[in-house]
Amino acid sequence: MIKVENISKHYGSLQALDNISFTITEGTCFGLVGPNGAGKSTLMKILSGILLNFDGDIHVRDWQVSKDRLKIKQQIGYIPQEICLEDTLTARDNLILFGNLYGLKGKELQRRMDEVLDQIGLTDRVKDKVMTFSGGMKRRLNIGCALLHKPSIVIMDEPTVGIDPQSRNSIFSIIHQLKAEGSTIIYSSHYMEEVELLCDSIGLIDKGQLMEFGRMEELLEKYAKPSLFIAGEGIELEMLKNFGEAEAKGNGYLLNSDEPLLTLEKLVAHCREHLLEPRRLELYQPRLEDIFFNLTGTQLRDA
Ligand SMILES: Nc1ncnc2c1ncn2[C@@H]1O[C@H](COP(=O)(O)OP(=O)(O)OP(=O)(O)O)[C@@H](O)[C@H]1O
Repeated sequence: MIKVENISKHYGSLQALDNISFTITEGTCFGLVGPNGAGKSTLMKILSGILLNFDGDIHVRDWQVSKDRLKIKQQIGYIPQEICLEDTLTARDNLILFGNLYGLKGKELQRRMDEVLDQIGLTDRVKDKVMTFSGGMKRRLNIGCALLHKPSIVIMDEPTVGIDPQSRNSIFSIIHQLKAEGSTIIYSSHYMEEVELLCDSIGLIDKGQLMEFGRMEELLEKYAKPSLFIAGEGIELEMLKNFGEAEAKGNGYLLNSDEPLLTLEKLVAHCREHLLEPRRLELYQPRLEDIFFNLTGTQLRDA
């Protein structure tokens, strides 16, 4: 278990984190989701043992970060949001540099370098200088550097920002592989789709506060009931309000109802009777984005 207990963090007068608590089961992938400036990186740095000055405590298994920081750090591979590599060195030399920092040497280091290079798909570029790499390749190498000491907890802070789709998919494969090997992944992002795809449980964070925490299905069940989406000529908000709670969404309307299928039938009958031909009429399965909107009143993308 990784137990985060009452974490608060101030930068001067700014409260970046406000009394955050949650628990992560080991061997699962936890997603920390929130808009820019929500406090994700601050929490990731605290979890990684990089940021030391904070209130609260973190427990990893039987250790406490306030007492056993070094033991916990040995279990952690931290991939920061900013790429942290030496551009003028080759991929190999960067890996050696990081491996040495983790206390790896000789044959053991070589073996782990070979494994990691295979994992991040950069074996054929090992002798090239990092300055010749694309953003996605640098990101993958950065991940590789953090995996050399085989950490059981991998913390990734927005690893897919600004990279090409191929590298993005490659990072997803790395995460799936790490999960299959039993690692715990802590993954922050403001891309809801990624978190939905990868994570078993999530924490929604906004303005330094944990708005919600739980398993994905639990949160969807709790906040985002299926509804209907309808769009087309002659389809108007006032008319839809006769069938349930209606609101504008995109180029159409969402109609919330406790019995969406029954409402669908009634709507179809209404449209037939009034010769309306909706361009789209479908069941809308809510997403994480909708949960965030329900909780904060803001769209994550615009927040
Ligand atoms: N070293 C610092 N000194 C002062 N303020 C900081 C510092 N680091 C972060 N902040 C502030 O703390 C708040 C939370 O920042 P943080 O980087 O943790 O958010 P975030 O959710 O990771 O955002 P992003 O997605 O943009 O990286 C922001 O208001 C930010 O400006």
